[in-house]
Amino acid sequence: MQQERYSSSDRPLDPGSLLECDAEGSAGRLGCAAVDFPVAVVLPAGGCGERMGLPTPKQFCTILNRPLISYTIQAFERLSWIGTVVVVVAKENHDLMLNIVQKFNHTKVKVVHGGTTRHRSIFNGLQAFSDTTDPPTPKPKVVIIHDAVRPFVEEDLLLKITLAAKEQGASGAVRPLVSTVIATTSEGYLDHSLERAKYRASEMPQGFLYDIIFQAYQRCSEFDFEFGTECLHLALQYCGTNAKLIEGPPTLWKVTYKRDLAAAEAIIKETLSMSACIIAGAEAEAVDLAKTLQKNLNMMETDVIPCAKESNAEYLSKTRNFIHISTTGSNFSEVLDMVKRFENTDHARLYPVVIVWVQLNMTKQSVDSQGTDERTVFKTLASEIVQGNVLLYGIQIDHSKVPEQWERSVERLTQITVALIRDRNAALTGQLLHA
Ligand SMILES: Nc1ccn([C@@H]2O[C@H](COP(=O)(O)OP(=O)(O)OP(=O)(O)O)[C@@H](O)[C@H]2O)c(=O)n1
Ligand SMILES: O=C(CO)[C@H](O)[C@H](O)COP(=O)(O)O
Repeated sequence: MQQERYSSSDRPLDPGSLLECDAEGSAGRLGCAAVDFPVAVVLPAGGCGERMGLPTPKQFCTILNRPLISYTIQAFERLSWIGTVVVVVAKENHDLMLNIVQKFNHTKVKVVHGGTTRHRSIFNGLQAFSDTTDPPTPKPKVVIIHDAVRPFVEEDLLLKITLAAKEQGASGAVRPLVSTVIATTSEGYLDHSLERAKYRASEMPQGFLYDIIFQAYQRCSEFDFEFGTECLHLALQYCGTNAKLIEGPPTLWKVTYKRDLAAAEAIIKETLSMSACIIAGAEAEAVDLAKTLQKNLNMMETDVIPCAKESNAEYLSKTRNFIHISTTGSNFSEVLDMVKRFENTDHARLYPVVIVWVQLNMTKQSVDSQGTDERTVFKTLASEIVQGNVLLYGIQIDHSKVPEQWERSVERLTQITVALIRDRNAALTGQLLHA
């Protein structure tokens, strides 16, 4: 079932699950009902990302103005049935992590210091529940361990992992192997190869009864701490607990190389581009254009609303893409109001909001010869609000009575709009394009 959901694409199917505080969504309601015991999370983030080859450890690399680790934290924090999220970082990154927690308003995070290997970092994270800090962090029944550099983890999988961990003591996500695993001789020759279909790649998240994994770490050897890579193995070897394995989606992969950052950015952008809200005003031509655009943007789930007032708050909070159509002569104040609303509601804190201001020119004059004042206001506003993560672009379109000409313009308008929404390019804000 899990495979079917993801087979056609490498991005999460439901944008809400990636983007929103979804505690009231369907899986959210299910989660609250099914998980009636304390669950906490340990996110090891104490590595230096050698394979990435960048001076900044990969968990702190930014995607759309936000460090990767913040996406991972948010994937857990948005779920009401999850309690404390312990983030384990190297000592020298402690302040950086606290700044991230503050800037992105993470509310469930406790930061602790890591060790020289992933296993040591995880053990430090687990100890956070038994230390005597003030206020104390209550020991959970189940603890989920998840790499900080795997930002796309969905609630349905977390639920399965958590419930299986409660029943079996340990559980982990697996994926089919992409390549065959072989053993080599010390001289660099093939020793033997494994039958690919029989093996799985062990991924994250993994879930454990807290007492089991804590005990396993207390009992494991220095060799395990230094060279081990598998928490499920520790639970088996030191506590005799066989983990239940659950097939996860391809989006679970671990950001490891530079190309993975580009892939993560593409997934986030694609997911953000799945919906839009068109604000059309009351003029017949603007409403007609809005409806045509809605039809043309068939990849996106779009709502058309008359204005961005309080009564439409529900539509405005559903998406981070807005297409505001105004006819020449109508002023810019609604766009300004919308920007203020986003500031007040903090709508752009986690993801950049795109506003495409479509100026529908109903006069015979070319738009270029009109209102430099309005254009200056537009450009100034765009350069101010980009700091607050709101990206404002403008597209001018001349209304034409010649059907072919009008169709061509609307087609161009659609293409430019889609490109602006997909790219979310801060360098292009304040540009007035012509469809
Ligand atoms: N001493 C360590 C080493 C790794 N990790 C964390 O464990 C996760 C998975 O490890 P990996 O992908 O190997 O990260 P790095 O060790 O940073 O990468 P590399 O192996 O390329 O150096 C990462 O979130 C990483 O920050 C950790 O908490 N403490
Ligand atoms: O593979 C894993 C599970 O078994 C872990 O997710 C982990 O990423 C391994 O880390 P490393 O690459 O540092 O060994």
